[in-house]
Amino acid sequence: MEGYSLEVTSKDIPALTEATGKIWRECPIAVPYLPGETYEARIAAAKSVRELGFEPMPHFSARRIESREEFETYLEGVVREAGVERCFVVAGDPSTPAGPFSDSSSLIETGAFERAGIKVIGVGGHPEGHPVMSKAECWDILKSKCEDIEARGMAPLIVAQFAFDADAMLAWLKELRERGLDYPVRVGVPGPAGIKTLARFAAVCGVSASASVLAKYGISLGRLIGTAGPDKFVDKLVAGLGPEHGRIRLHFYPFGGVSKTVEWIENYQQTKG
Ligand SMILES: NC(=O)C1=CN([C@@H]2O[C@H](COP(=O)(O)OP(=O)(O)OC[C@H]3O[C@@H](n4cnc5c(N)ncnc54)[C@H](O)[C@@H]3O)[C@@H](O)[C@H]2O)C=CC1
Ligand SMILES: Nc1nc(=O)c2c([nH]1)NC[C@@H]1CN(c3ccc(C(=O)NC(CCC(=O)O)C(=O)O)cc3)CN21
Repeated sequence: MEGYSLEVTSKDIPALTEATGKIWRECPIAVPYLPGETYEARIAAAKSVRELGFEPMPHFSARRIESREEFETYLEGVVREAGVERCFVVAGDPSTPAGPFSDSSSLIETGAFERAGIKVIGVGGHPEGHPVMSKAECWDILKSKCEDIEARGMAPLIVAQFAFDADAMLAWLKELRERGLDYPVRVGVPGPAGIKTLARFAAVCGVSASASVLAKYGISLGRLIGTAGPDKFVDKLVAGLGPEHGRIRLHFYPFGGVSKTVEWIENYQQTKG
């Protein structure tokens, strides 16, 4: 649990405020780039995260950004208002880009991040592959993004998509290290949530949630009501981690349940260390 990070939407800021005392100071908090939000709301969310004593890490969703001006205005806004030094750059789900940026690299290549004083750039990792990229392309693109970030004088960070299958996550980490990608990695962990909510997010995010994967996670398809936490997933991950997996920390996706996630983390720390 040490050094964990969280993902909190702008709508979850009140819940984050309430849970502040239970979260470690300077915890990196990613703020996803949701459709339909104003830039003012996105900047205000990053600012609140900073004011609460955490490290804001706003998402930049390339395919949702309409123009270079919009991109740079937003970047300058979060730097000025929230002292942002870390950003997460991702393609985003729209099948057609809304503007000139079709992928993460096109944002990185503008040079705007290093000019704005950004120190760390997070990029997405795909432990279960990606709908439009082959496995080989996933690895090549990940490597070239990380190398480009380093060449620009910033530090790359790989933030993995969440998964329900700890074995798949461990296998992906091992392959990542075998391919010489020695960057820090954050493993995506679903927060405790209603089973229907988990299934909905899995579908939207392209994460496998077959009956056999869910069974490993501790969800039986015969009992679709109630909530499920990542206990088995984290137990299995921790038990399976070795030097071949390199340096990793956890990144929690609370899916709207910030207080439940923070309580789960506290409880896990107290009972399992
Ligand atoms: N929000 C999150 O925490 C995470 C989100 N993701 C999702 O993974 C996907 C890929 O992201 P990146 O690794 O940043 O890819 P990327 O920006 O490095 O792009 C890699 C290649 O895939 C193509 N591509 C990416 N998304 C596409 C889409 N929606 N439709 C058609 N072509 C697409 C790009 O044009 C490019 O050729 C995105 O849809 C993203 O939303 C992945 C991990 C974490
Ligand atoms: N492919 C992909 N696309 C994404 O957008 C995405 C990922 N992966 N991986 C995980 C993160 C988590 N994301 C999100 C997106 C929305 C909420 C959220 O709370 N949305 C609501 C509630 C909707 C609901 O419960 O269905 C909202 O009010 O906006 C949380 C996390 C986006 N993320």
